[in-house]
Amino acid sequence: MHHHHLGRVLDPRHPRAPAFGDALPLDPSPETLAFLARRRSAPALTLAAPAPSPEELEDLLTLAARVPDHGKLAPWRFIILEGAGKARFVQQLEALAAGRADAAKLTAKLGKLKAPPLAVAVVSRTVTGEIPAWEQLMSAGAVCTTLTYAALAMGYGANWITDWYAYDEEAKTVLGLGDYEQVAGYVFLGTATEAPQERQRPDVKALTTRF
Ligand SMILES: Cc1cc2nc3c(=O)[nH]c(=O)nc-3n(C[C@H](O)[C@H](O)[C@H](O)COP(=O)(O)O)c2cc1C
Repeated sequence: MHHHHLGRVLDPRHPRAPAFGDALPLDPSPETLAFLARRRSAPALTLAAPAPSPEELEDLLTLAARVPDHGKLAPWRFIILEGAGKARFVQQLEALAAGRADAAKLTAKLGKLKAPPLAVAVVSRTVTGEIPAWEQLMSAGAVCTTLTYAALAMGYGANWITDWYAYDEEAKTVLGLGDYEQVAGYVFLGTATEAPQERQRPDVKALTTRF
């Protein structure tokens, strides 16, 4: 494990990865609140090299895996798409798209996948049992959010995308998904070549009632 990247930005009083059973006192984190108040995803087409390094990516996935997870099932996994592997994935999707009636539209959509130097497919893998599938899916969504936010907090641009190749059965086979597996999201990562602009945000008061 490489700890130096994150170690530099974390409070040195606290080790980066707690050991099982460690007491974890809650310290207020005003910096985290300020980050959450202003963070914004970067459009996929603005993501360029450099991507997070392999060590940073390892840190990002470790942080992303620290999500609430009913039953501790870890009902998700990661597929890293980078370099030659990502190019091969794109080629196979282009071949798939070429055989479809709406080939031009599907091919155009691949632009967002091609631009960023790194993509992480967050794969939901639900198991049948006590924990409802709904909760396992939400945990996979939390992984996508946490991965996105952690990358942004590292100073990278990130964007959570699903596109046709997240849902298409043949595309899922190309990615190597099994039965009961679904793409929760492709998290595109890189360096934003332009600052994203604030988008419209919901009226939280209008969405909130008191019981
Ligand atoms: C599950 C999910 C799938 C998404 N898929 C797409 C997509 O296919 N194309 C797209 O342009 N945006 C998609 N988005 C939205 C992007 O994440 C978008 O950039 C988002 O609004 C950024 O919000 P933020 O700036 O608050 O992080 C998706 C969002 C979610 C949660």
